[in-house]
Amino acid sequence: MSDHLLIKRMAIMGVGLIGGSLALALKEAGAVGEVIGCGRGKPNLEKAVELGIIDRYTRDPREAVADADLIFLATPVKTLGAVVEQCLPAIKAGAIITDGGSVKAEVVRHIEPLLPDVIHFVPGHPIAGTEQSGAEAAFAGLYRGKRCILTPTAKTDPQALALIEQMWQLAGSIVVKMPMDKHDRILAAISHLPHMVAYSLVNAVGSYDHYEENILEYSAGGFRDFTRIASSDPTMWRDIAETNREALLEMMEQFEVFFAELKADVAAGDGDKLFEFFLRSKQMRDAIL
Ligand SMILES: NC(=O)C1=CN([C@@H]2O[C@H](COP(=O)(O)OP(=O)(O)OC[C@H]3O[C@@H](n4cnc5c(N)ncnc54)[C@H](O)[C@@H]3O)[C@@H](O)[C@H]2O)C=CC1
Ligand SMILES: O=C(O)C(=O)Cc1ccc(O)cc1
Repeated sequence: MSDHLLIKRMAIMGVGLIGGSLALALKEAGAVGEVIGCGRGKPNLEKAVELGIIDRYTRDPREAVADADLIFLATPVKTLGAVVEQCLPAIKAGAIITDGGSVKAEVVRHIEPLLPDVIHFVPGHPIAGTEQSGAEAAFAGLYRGKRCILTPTAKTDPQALALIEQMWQLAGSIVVKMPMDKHDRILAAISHLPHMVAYSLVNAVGSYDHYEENILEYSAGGFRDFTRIASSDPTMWRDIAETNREALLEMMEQFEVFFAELKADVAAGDGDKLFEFFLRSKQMRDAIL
């Protein structure tokens, strides 16, 4: 195997959209030697081999990490710590563990204390994804041009951090570093709240039973665009809502304030206020495009 590879042997724990896409991107960049996949479902792992995402697989976490230089954790947030606990005895000294979990503080608090000084952990989160899951949803270009947030702590090894930064850059990402609490609040606002709103909207409209038919069948562009993310994996989102509880509640309350204001303006038939509300929102949204 070449000495020029950034990562000689990599273990992907959870070969779905996020883990699979990283493996494909690093393979495409010629940055990784062997990729070993680890998961629970045999059909998904076999599909991942067939699609060239991983070179081989095992369902034994210890076998997966044995002799791995880099371990990428890509299972639902609440399982990340348990996965490390399972494979820890087989991780070699000098190995780097990193993750792609959507919530950082709780994950870091679970994993960091488990590790001896010779095993490094770099917490991370690619801000890229879709509503699809599983190995079949993975694609090499997922991270291209997208931000990836790393949340190093006082314990993070600078060399390990530099390697993970380079890894994400080779996958096409723009790497940003910030404290984990800031990450969790920003993500609660720009990702977790929108998913909660989309899930609520589909429930609200889908449960409307005034007519004896499913009115969702009538939905067109706006409803479908807005609610695409409500097709996301329920296990993944349950874990996010549970582990980023405080920041998410703060944003849900913020949302309720604005929704209540809008409701009051609709109730009052106050056209000027409604116009102001929509205009302010349009200007803010247009500015991010
Ligand atoms: N889907 C998205 O758009 C994004 C997801 N993330 C985060 O990335 C992580 C992975 O998400 P996806 O790839 O979308 O999920 P996914 O469902 O596509 O893949 C996760 C894989 O992990 C496996 N798995 C679950 N529990 C396991 C366990 N205990 N041991 C071993 N394997 C296990 C599942 O069988 C599945 O194959 C999550 O932590 C999620 O919060 C981060 C950014 C975007
Ligand atoms: O599908 C979409 O548009 C997403 O919002 C994907 C996504 C989901 C979870 C994350 O932590 C980051 C990105």
